[in-house]
Amino acid sequence: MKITKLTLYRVPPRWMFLKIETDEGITGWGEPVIEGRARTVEAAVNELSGYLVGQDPTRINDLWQVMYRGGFYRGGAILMSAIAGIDQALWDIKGKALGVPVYELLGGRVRDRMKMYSWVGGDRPADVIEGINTLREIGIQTFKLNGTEELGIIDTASAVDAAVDRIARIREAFGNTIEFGIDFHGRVAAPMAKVLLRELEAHRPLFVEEPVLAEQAEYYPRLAEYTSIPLAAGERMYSRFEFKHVFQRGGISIVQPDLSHAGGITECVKIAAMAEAYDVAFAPHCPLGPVALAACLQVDFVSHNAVLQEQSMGIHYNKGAELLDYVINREDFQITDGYFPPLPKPGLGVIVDEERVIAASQNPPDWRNPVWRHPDGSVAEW
Ligand SMILES: O=C(O)[C@H](O)[C@@H](O)[C@@H](O)[C@H](O)CO
Ligand SMILES: [Mg+2]
Repeated sequence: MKITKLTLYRVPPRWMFLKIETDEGITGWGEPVIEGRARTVEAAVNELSGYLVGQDPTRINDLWQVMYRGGFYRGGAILMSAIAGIDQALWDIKGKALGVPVYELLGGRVRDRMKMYSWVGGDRPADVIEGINTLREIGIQTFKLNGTEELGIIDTASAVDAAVDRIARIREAFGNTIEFGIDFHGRVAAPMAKVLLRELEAHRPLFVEEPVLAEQAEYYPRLAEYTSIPLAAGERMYSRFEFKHVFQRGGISIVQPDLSHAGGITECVKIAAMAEAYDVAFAPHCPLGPVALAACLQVDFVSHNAVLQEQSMGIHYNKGAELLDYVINREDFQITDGYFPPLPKPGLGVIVDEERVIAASQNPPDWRNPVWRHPDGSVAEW
């Protein structure tokens, strides 16, 4: 079998799908994208296609090494997202060619269902109580919300109180009948992370995510000494070569690589295995579309330390399209009591509605995250 063509589709809300065609009529789908830099990843995929057309798509490991090591400069958000989406599509092709889901190619399932969680509260986390109540009605019991709005490197007691009161209200309303992670989203600098973690301790969140920016990863072990709250990170780390420092230094209890940013299935299966050796949980980041989610689930079902799967249903970014709008086999993604079933179909297990993708790609948005500013006019982390 030979790869014949790569086609990219940027679509609402902020996703990009890649279709890889072969000379035997089998096609694979991937989701290479960096939210807010889709066009840059598009260019990177097009640059990498020169290594792929004419090649055997089933030699996934060799193609991955060529895409990664074939360039003198490597790694980072853009290149690893381009490789990720291509890698997903290659696994999709291989599974379809052999008639099995990718998790079968990876040694078979270690679990019967995969726990998921939903976002509540949006960018400026308001009405979280209402959001939780709505989602509990469909059996979801685990949630995530942003911990703060803009926060200064040193901020006020009232800003801290606003963040903590919101969490206190959740515990007041639901006790321990639900669980929730708090995403600091990189908005919190090291000095304030200590303050917030101390104040949040009593409310026992399931985890605090990105307690500081990934570029401040040396703080993870120091913050972990300071709190019993499990710390999570990984959406802005892009390969084993970044995660290895996190494992060696310690401090992170849950790693959250993104299957569309960290080199795809081939790389994230290895990151999950590294994490297991350090007794670190695996919870793939996935605020994206259905192909990215399907790739996550393929890795979740073969990873002993997979604990939670993020998905974008109802997320505050999904304006113009929802998680399953471009999917034909929506029934396979049915959530029951807060769990996903294993995807039964060959390959990634998602049947893409190509017509709808092509139509939606005619006038795609150029999504950008907002640029926030502090009261003094300086740029604030979003
Ligand atoms: O945990 C999450 O989902 C992420 O922090 C998410 O909010 C961001 O990755 C966002 O997609 C960036 O545009
Ligand atoms: Mg996050």
